[in-house]
Amino acid sequence: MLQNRQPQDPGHVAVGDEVGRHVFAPPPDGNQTDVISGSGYMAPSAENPLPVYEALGLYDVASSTAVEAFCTQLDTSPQQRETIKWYSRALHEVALDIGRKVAESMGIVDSHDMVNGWPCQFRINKYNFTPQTLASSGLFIHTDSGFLTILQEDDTVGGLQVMDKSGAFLPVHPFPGTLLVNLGDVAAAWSNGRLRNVKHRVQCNEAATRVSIALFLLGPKEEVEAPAKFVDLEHPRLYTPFTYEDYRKLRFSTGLHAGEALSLVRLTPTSHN
Ligand SMILES: O=C(O)CCC(=O)C(=O)O
Ligand SMILES: [Fe+2]
Repeated sequence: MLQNRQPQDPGHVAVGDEVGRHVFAPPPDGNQTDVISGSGYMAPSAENPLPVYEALGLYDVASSTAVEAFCTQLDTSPQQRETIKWYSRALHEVALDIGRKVAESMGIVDSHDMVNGWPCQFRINKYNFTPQTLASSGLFIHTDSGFLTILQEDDTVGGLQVMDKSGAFLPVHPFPGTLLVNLGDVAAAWSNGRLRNVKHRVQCNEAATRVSIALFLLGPKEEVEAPAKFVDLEHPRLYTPFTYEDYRKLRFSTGLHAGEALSLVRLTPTSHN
């Protein structure tokens, strides 16, 4: 699902929220607030697979304390702080709105209530690409673990690639003034396999610093379970109900970051993930 995109661009893309080893840098006052694994500062690490990627994230964007702590970690000016607060609030609303519209489009009548209170993670990604990293992968292949992601790509430095049905990678070229919306593993499970979690990665195309901003609408605080509407004789329930937190831990503990962990919560033996 794409907003204001060129028609030849790929359909929907998933953006992950746990892309390596996270190192938590407490804010200068020593208070570590609202941090779950997958947020905080993530230092460059050989796991990614080049040590060029670093990120700063926060959980949950609805918490003003967490947003303030995030700005403090970035050492922002008062004006930058206001911009980040405004941007994260606005993007949060857009994410909830798109989540509702996805549910509505699939015939869910109480879509308004459905996404209320779903936690959102916010993250700034930075890729320190150099001439030596050209043609290598800056961020390994993964899916998002959550329901949907809104991604603001770098306006000039490309590199995002999504995998199509045949397993080929397609570039997603920068398109200033647009946001990219992707679906993750929770969307695939919640929809009983109707929505797809798309694999993607970031390649180094040029020796330049690349920045992207992601907002992840993670999923319900209670269990992720396909509504009865999506289950019938022809479409038996595919996944056992699970909490997002448990699923996230499963991805971390198994190292399965490209949607394969869904097969571990699958009820039926065959898997397309
Ligand atoms: O930087 C990008 O374009 C993609 C980032 C991404 O996939 C992520 O944050 O999970
Ligand atoms: Fe991603």
